[in-house]
Amino acid sequence: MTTAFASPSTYVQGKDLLKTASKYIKPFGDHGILLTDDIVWGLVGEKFYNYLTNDGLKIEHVVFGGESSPEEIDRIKAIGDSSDAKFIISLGGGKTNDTTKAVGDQLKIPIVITPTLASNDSPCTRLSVLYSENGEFLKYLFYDKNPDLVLVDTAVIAGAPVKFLIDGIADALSTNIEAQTVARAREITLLPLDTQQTQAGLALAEKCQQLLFRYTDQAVAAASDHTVTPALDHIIEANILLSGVGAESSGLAAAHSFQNGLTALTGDVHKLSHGQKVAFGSLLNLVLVGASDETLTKYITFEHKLGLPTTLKDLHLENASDADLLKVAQLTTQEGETIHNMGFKVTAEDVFDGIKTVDAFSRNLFSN
Ligand SMILES: NC(=O)c1ccc[n+]([C@@H]2O[C@H](COP(=O)([O-])OP(=O)(O)OC[C@H]3O[C@@H](n4cnc5c(N)ncnc54)[C@H](O)[C@@H]3O)[C@@H](O)[C@H]2O)c1
Ligand SMILES: [Zn+2]
Repeated sequence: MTTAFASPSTYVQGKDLLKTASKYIKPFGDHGILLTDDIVWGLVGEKFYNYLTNDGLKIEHVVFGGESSPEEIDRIKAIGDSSDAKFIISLGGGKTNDTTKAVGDQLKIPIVITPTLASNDSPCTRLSVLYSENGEFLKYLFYDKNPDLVLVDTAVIAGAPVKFLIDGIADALSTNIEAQTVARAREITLLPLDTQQTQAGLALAEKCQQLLFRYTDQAVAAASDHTVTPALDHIIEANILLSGVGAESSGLAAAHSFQNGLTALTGDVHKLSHGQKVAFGSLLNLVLVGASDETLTKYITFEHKLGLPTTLKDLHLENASDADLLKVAQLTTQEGETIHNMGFKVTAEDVFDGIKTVDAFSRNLFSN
């Protein structure tokens, strides 16, 4: 058995961290790119740019176009090439992070991720999700290392609408469910190394879940009020560090395959975030591994309280036909999907039955 663990080289988290961030960046060189979209520029980007340049760094601000597409990556790479950038900083959400990782990988320069949302686990992983310029999923790009530096300013994250934090909690909740599934199956992880879990990777997934069950209510209260508390610190760490490194080094299973399977359908389901779709996928994963009523109730109750989807109606699929749900199940189980990491054969019919069961169980739970 060969096992592997990977993580960003350095992870720093703190309130108002962006006001003291230059000491972490300066070892990479004296000039680089800052990638932000216009919204983030208005919120914190311009202030961050002014701080860095006043502190002696030469920063080129590049406006992110909004999609992590091959064209956008090529455009920004050309800018980095012509200015001989020594590092690239992402300031924004998952799409800005993913684009920055791709550009940094191609230019072979250090990558600094400063997430402004805790909406998913993109900051710490060594992969990007690529889309066409029109937003259709294209592929995953895997790299040979994780970002060099991740700087998380908790005050900035607390300033964002709370729905983004809840998306990240849903994504983080899937981490341990899938990690335990992969552990039982002794299957490979998400690292592009064809390796199995270390105990370290699994421990981070378990810690991630422990923090979510202990501190989510307080953290959501703090983020709703745009304040920073120790509970919010813990949940931000769970969403960004523990979920990212935990998922990557412990592997994925049915929850994330289900979110990919939903692309078989058109309609309002696509208005839902990654975390919202994964939330239902986590419940499906639990049903497929034969979780007890008590366990399923615990997760459904947790998600329901946060307003996350636990029924087909919540996924805007109350009118989906059985044929449509079977299409989702077929795509969920297509070759190459992580649902085949479960240690037993999972067919489209199994997934179809599992989806129906989650829906009925959840409806029964809340009709009582
Ligand atoms: N690489 C990975 O490991 C990985 C993991 C999970 C998801 N993803 C990818 O992440 C992307 C989704 O990321 P996302 O949910 O962060 O969305 P996003 O990057 O599209 O950002 C959402 C919006 O929020 C705005 N925004 C950013 N910070 C803000 C703030 N502080 N306050 C208010 N608004 C703010 C942005 O301007 C943007 O308009 C998807 O493309 C998904 O595939 C990647
Ligand atoms: Zn995810």
